[in-house]
Amino acid sequence: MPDSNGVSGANIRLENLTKRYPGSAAPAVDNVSMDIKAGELIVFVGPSGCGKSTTLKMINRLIEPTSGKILINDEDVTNIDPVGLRRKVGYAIQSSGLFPHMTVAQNISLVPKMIGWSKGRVDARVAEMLDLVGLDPTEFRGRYPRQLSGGQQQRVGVARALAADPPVLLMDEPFGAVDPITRDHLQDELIRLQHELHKTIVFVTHDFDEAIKLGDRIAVLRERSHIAQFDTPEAILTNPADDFVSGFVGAGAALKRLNLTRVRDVPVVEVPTAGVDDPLQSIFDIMGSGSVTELLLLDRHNRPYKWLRRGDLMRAKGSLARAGTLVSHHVTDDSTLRDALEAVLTDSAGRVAVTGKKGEYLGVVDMETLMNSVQELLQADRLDAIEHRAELADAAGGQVHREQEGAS
Ligand SMILES: Nc1ncnc2c1ncn2[C@@H]1O[C@H](COP(=O)(O)OP(=O)(O)OP(=O)(O)O)[C@@H](O)[C@H]1O
Repeated sequence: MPDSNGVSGANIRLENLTKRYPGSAAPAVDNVSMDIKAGELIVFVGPSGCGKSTTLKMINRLIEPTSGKILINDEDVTNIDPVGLRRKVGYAIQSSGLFPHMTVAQNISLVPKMIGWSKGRVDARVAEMLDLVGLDPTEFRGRYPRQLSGGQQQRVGVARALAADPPVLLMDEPFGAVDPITRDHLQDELIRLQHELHKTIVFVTHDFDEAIKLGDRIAVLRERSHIAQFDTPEAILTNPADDFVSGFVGAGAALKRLNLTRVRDVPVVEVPTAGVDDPLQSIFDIMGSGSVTELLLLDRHNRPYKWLRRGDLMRAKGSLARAGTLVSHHVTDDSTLRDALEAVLTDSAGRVAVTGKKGEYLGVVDMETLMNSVQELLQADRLDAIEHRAELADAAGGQVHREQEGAS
């Protein structure tokens, strides 16, 4: 359960963690130290073979460290028995890792059973977890993994990892094997889940876009898991520590920045609206008033239905049934600005309707809103980066001062 601050995760501390595989000249992970706060979603991102998975798997001791320590809530994980560790740390991997000869329910109940939950409690938990990841329990609990799509298997993999309510969740490229659209959905789902659950999540990917979308903080790793930069996505995008990180960020930092902001965080534009049942005359009256050349017709549930232009009304001949252009796409207030930009660019009139949770109309985003927002965001990031650098310089100055005092 989340505490009063809404946090249910645990702190994780890696201390001088090293892994040397037998027969390898160089360590795969070399002296890595890192502090992860309870409730944070941390992404390890870096090139193939840099040691991301090895570092991750040492946290739940699937791989034993050669030296160094891992502390979860200040407890050394080497002192926790394997069953206790499964209770504390959930684990989800690429291609879901489900056991093919077990049903969905059996897969999800593995750890709860292992730690001795009663049958009733396990059954209820399976249903709760399936609900949580958006699968209907009656339909899915008896299926075998081969009877599920890739995306559904991944959802069950996440449900299984969360079943015993562990404070820590490790995810090793969990969405690596699904198509880009499903991947996008699963990422959105994970963001939603994390808003609800506040676990401490360590997520491995080699996809930088995935890292910025998901991470509260990102650890950009280079060879042997050396940390090139460990900071917020905003700071990494606007202030990469060195050429290695810049190379990883790649081109288009401003576009990537759009992935970090949601439509609900920017001002939407109001456009004139009318309801489908409004008398035609009142719609004529709105259109007749000065500068209004277009209005948005809403259906009976207040959802965007059609765009109506002045010319459409002229041709309407007493009925709106055939007039106007159906609203073919819209974004929600949860969509990223990048999704909104995509929608605005593909819309012939350069604007898109924004809807809320139930599809209700909230406003419109157009090119001007997007451009203004991006300018403001980048400006704010730059100021943050300058402030951050000043703080670091102050801290370093203080350290030198203390050392000098110590020496004297
Ligand atoms: N069991 C093993 N025995 C020997 N070497 C290994 C073993 N597992 C991994 N390695 C080596 O350790 C290094 C780090 O591997 P690791 O799988 O942690 O990297 P990664 O960053 O997760 O890579 P990827 O993104 O390709 O999955 C690699 O050079 C790899 O070849």
